[in-house]
Amino acid sequence: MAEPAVATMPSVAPASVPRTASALRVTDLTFRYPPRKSHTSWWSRRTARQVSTPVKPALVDITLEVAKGEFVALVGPSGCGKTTLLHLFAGLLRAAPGKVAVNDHEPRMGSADTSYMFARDALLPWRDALHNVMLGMESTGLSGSELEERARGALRSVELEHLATSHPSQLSQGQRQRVALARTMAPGREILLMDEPFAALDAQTKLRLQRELLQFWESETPENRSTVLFVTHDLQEALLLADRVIVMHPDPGRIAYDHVVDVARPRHTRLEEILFDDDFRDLHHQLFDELKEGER
Ligand SMILES: Nc1ncnc2c1ncn2[C@@H]1O[C@H](COP(=O)(O)OP(=O)(O)OP(=O)(O)O)[C@@H](O)[C@H]1O
Repeated sequence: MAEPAVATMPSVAPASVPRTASALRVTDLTFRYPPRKSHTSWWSRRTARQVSTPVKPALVDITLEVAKGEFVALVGPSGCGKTTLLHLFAGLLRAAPGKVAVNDHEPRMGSADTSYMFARDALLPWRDALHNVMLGMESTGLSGSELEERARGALRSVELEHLATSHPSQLSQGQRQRVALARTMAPGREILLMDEPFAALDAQTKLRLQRELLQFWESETPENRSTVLFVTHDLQEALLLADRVIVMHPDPGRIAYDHVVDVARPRHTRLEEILFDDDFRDLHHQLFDELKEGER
């Protein structure tokens, strides 16, 4: 009998113990955005006195560790705090000291350890594909020819080397996102924070980019792989890509489940096979129910 593509997948709630040293860590975090100021009366408007509206926390009691080289997906309904968590790791938002750590340090915006990839490609329109990919590495101290060689290699990996001199306006949405993927992967950063990077793509193009991302990532030995925190609304995508899938619930945003996805790697050569595996589908159903649970 053929080996199932998906082996046992224990579920633990809320957070599991990391395998090795952690790259990303949150400890018992409750996070509120600063209150919006609102004028409440004619008198307060006149005197420019402002009253703070109480703010519900965006995240409560979050404890999470992502081990070095681990690929973790965050799923959950809109508003459950996925992007907030990513922004805290990227240093775009600040938590109380000691609550959030990247490589055991307070997160820093623009850190050389971290790459951030958005749902929309965010390419510079005046640069061609090659120079957009090079942009991600310009602060690395590589020479011009090294930069170009690396950028070409990254474009080759997403099968777009022939469009190196095309500008974003000459590329399809899928091609632009592939250039953005090459730009994210090319510098070989230690930590990749990816916020729904394939959400705007059709199913076929999405599968292609998932394969290309895995190919990039799985081509490194496990100890040299980047740590990935990947936000998505797509359960199938989360299960295909990640070592662990964390299910968040909203109101307030919290971690509800933490699943180990025990599918052997490399996966990029057999994504379709994994998709049609019965155990994979069962796990997909289970997570679907867990997501719905959060909507009640
Ligand atoms: N800049 C902000 N100021 C105040 N509240 C915010 C801000 N950004 C997000 N929020 C609130 O924080 C909560 C979490 O938002 P966040 O964007 O992190 O959720 P999400 O899970 O990423 O949602 P989506 O899947 O729709 O992107 C929401 O209630 C949202 O309204």
